[in-house]
Amino acid sequence: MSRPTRITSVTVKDIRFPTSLQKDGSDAMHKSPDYSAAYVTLTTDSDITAYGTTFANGKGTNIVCCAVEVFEKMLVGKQLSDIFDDFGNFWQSLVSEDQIRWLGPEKGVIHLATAAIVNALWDLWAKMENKPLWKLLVDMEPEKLVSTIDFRYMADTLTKEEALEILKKMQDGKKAREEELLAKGFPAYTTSCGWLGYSDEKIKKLATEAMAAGWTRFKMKVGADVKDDVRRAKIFRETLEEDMLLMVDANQKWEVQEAIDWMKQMADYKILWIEEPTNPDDVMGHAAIAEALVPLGIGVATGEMCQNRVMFKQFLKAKAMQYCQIDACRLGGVNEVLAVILLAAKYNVPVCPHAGGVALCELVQHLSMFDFVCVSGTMENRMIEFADHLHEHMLSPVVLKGGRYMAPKDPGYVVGIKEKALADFVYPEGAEWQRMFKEGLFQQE
Ligand SMILES: C[C@H](O)[C@@H](O)[C@@H](O)[C@H](O)C(=O)O
Ligand SMILES: [Mg+2]
Repeated sequence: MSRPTRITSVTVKDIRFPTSLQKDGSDAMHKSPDYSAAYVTLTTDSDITAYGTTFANGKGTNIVCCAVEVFEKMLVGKQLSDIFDDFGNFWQSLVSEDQIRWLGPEKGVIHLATAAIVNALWDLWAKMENKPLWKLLVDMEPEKLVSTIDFRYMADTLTKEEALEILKKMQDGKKAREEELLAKGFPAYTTSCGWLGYSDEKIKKLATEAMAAGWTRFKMKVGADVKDDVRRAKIFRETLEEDMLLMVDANQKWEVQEAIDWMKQMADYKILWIEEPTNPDDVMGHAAIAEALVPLGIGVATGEMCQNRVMFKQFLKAKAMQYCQIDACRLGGVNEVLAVILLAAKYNVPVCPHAGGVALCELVQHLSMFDFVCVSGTMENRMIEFADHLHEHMLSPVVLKGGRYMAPKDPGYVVGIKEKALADFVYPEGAEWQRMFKEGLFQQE
């Protein structure tokens, strides 16, 4: 395979899956999500093609695709050495472009689009080095790793020098941890038994099957009705074995006091964390909830809608998150995720990535694996979310054994989707969408 020197094209597709039909992915705020991807393809002057996605739902995806298009001119014709020799600065130039940054900066739709592009660039880099992304990161010298990070707005919290120190300290024992990872994989929890729109029978059946497949950690959705939540938690607890973990996720449904009162009513069911109890920007609100729930042994988890490293900085400093849920597509790609992983290490908060969406599992596994080998040095208290949907469409789907992610082997930060799935689910012309419009299952927008 010849080595690429520049990017020759950037294209983006709106790929949507009809997950709302079965209420897969449903929660208190997103009652019928259609899991979707703004799917970016980068071609190069070699035979290497790279892919990147960001996660969205239904018609929101189209808007993200438009945002991706505005970056096209900044990438096509670009020498790859200009990107990868100084990735931190290139990342900064993407998020700082004069006419575009007004849309963010570094948040919302424009940051989701940044993520799709930046993820594709890391896929390209890892493919050029013929390594899965986690291994590319693990083998990178600490100086090179920190050079990919934009440290702006972090000087009061984590300097480049401190980041280097964390990485250098962890060089010891790296080899042994990599071997452990390859042998045992990384712990995971499943969300797929407890979506809000699932019936009690379905929850029981799925949890029983999941336990038989080796799962020991579970998450269920809450927030619509407290009596329902208590009943569902009871079903989980009656189904699970004594020491198995149960987490709950409210997807931002509550006021601060409401969150505290609601969780008090659920405390009997040994809940490890309450995820996104209130508005994702409410740092002080999360801190108040976290403090009030300490006596109940319930931590606060958040991050899937934490828009950038600056917000994570505040949550961590304010003790407003006990579990740091990085999202591979909400943050501006790997460069910014690295900053947050290092920040979390400084504050000694475990990183447990968010992956309830399409292609998120395929992405975040690499990030936790890097975190284990090079930053935190431990798997304790750490787990990667798993949502069991749509993996059949991926070119290189995640591999799970006994409730653990096995280290991916294919080169890249792989989110490629199979040709057939692209043809079926591209919106609105895909064959499956045309069929569903005809059958009246959906109306074309
Ligand atoms: C709409 C989505 O399925 C969300 O409910 C999902 O990402 C969730 O918050 C999660 O933590 O997996
Ligand atoms: Mg969540």
